[in-house]
Amino acid sequence: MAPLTGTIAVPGDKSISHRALMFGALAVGTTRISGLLEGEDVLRTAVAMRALGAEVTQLAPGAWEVSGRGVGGLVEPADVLDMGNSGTAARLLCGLLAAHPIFSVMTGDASLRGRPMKRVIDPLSACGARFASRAGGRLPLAIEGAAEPLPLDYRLPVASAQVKSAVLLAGLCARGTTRVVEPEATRDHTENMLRHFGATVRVAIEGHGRVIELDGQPELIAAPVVVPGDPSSAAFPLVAALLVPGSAIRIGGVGLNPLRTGLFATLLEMGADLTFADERLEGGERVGDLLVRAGALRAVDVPAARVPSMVDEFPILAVAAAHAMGISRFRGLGELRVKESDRLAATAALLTANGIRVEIEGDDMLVHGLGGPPPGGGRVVTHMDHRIAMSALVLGLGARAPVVVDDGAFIETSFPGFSDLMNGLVGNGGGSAVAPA
Ligand SMILES: O=C(O)C1=C[C@@H](OP(=O)(O)O)[C@@H](O)[C@H](O)C1
Ligand SMILES: C=C(OP(=O)(O)O)C(=O)O
Repeated sequence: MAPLTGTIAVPGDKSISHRALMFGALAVGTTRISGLLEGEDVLRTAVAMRALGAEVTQLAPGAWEVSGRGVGGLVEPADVLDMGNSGTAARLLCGLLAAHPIFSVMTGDASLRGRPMKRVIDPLSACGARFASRAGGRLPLAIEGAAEPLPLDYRLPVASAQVKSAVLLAGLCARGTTRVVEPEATRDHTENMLRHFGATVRVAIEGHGRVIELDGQPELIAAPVVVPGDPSSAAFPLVAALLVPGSAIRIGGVGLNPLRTGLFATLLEMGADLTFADERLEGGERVGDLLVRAGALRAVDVPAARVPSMVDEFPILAVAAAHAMGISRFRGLGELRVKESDRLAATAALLTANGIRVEIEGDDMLVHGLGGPPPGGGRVVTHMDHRIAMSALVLGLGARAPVVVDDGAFIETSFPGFSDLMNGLVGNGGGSAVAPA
């Protein structure tokens, strides 16, 4: 177990990257994007926006340009739109396609074809679009968009930024005010970027949640987008450095939007040596550097209300909890069952295969922390899920015996260069860290 040392930057934020391409395609003029995540999920969105008539060009690594068609100006795609592994790309795009008078068919890989789309089909049908899908609202999906979409007034039944964003994107093309009520606040990158491109958005806090109103048919004007480092990607080197004794790393330029930082708050409650430096605003989003040092962790109880602010971080939090002293409980994780894999089951299997006791009680997960390194030595089935693969590899870094994953290929969806970056941190002190299959 060689310590991790050095300073790194993680790839651009996946949520913001998808949105930057989509808003660029809807704006009048040319949008310059810097720091775009060039992971497979986002590249699928780039290809889809081209198929819908926008000009999307890579100028240099991370530097992209989108010449948009104006709100309501997307054209009918000539072929099926394949959104690969990406739930965000698929669901946000449904919002756009439903509100243009065009016919389209969308599909994805085996993981995405298994994920529920009814959550966007239901509200978007009310704007006048027609959908035909496989049983249970699964992809492939055929969409006949509305010629004159109606503005929606929708209360989200699940806390989902993807559903909220799909409704708001459809609302761009509708005459009148679109209203979304979310019982729990979820990431607000869509609202921020709508404003950044010139739309009028009103947000009122209501209990734990928010009421969002968007005035329809605005003229969106191209605006530069600076994409911060993805906090959900930073989570992996961060937890690795906390767990491997002697580690001390700095992760520069990480997005610190308060609706994304639940993991950082949780790790601090566990006693993590994590501090923030050089906090600043970049392109309307809070950004800062993370300073991380290894140290002992204690168990934690994560309330359900915190889930939306760290919904993708539970597999890697479970790895941290495996090292912590005591039994951790994570509450209200039902949504994890419909991610790239059933992440409740996959996370439990990942820990169990490596000698850590886990219990699932309803929608809660309990991790029996060992107060030190777990045995490891397991072979982890990743189920086409990048976050399960990276969590397993980080577990292996801090375990007594190496961990093997069946398939590392899906890491490319969100974190290109993951192995090189992790091996570089270990290589600073000699040695090698992760080698996905
Ligand atoms: O809006 C987004 O960019 C995302 C929202 C979340 O999904 P849900 O909306 O399904 O919670 C998250 O899991 C996903 O990685 C990205
Ligand atoms: C859930 C995720 O992404 P998506 O829903 O876009 O596939 C994720 O990246 O963890």
